[in-house]
Amino acid sequence: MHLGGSFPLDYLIKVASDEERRILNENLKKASETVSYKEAFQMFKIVSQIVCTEDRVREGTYWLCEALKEDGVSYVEIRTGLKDLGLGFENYLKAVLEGIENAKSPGFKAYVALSLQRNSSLEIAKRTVSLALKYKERGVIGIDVSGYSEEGDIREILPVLSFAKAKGLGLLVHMGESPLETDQMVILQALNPDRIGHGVHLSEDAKQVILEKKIPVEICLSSSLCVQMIEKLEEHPWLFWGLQGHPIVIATDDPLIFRSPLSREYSLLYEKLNWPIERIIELAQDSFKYTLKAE
Ligand SMILES: CNc1ncnc2c1ncn2[C@@H]1O[C@H](COP(=O)(O)O)[C@@H](O)[C@H]1O
Repeated sequence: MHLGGSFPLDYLIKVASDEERRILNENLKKASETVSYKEAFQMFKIVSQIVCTEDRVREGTYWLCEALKEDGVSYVEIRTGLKDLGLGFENYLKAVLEGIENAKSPGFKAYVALSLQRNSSLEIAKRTVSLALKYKERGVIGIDVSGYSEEGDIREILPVLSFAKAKGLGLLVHMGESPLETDQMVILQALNPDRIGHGVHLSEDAKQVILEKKIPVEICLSSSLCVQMIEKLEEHPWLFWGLQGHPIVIATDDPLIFRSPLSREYSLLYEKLNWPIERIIELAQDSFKYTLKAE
């Protein structure tokens, strides 16, 4: 899940100004219908305007962890792109980690993956990886590549991502969000990611590599439907492969934006897709095998 798309709505409502609250509600209403893949990325701007200080990042992260516990989540990898909210990238990261530490409780584990985008500069990529390594002991476990995938190309930051992997950071890559991506094979061959996010619009070659190498795929049903990667839930290609035994994990992406906590994502499998309950339980148990942090 991405932090900026996951802060609890009641927390945002509490701290937002009247105008921000109005824009937030307007945006969420739009997202509850469907938005285009490109439009979806506008949603995060209003959240950043509201969560605009390190204190709010710390508090918002804390309340997110509390909401996750209430939803029955016991393990989460929270992704976020570093931001300078006035005190620099490192203090942003510390605020996220402190929010998690403040919510610490038995039976709940939360870790952080730092996000880059295909068009992140080399400079940002290097700073991100360097901070990820510095804070490994405090719970940063990997690097995520996400963002609007039709913009930018991974090749510029590839050496930094390889370095991160060589240093023991996990690598999570959103791929196949759009058929216009041109770097799918480059990513798979050069980086051998630990998990693939979405994987809806993959080239045939990329799909074959993922199947052969058994790279786990994160399925975010509500998100894929809302941003029109798929038109119906049953069209998600990795549901089929999951039933054939390919490693898949059910995930939420952005529960704030798509109004779908993890429990609802699982219930979609049962209620809308008629998966047998035994298979769903097995799926949930198996997903622990594909986490970045072995428990
Ligand atoms: C189809 N879903 C998605 N695809 C790709 N990237 C996504 C995403 N949902 C979220 N993000 C990425 O996460 C950022 C917000 O969290 P942070 O501000 O970093 O904490 C978004 O700006 C986007 O880059």
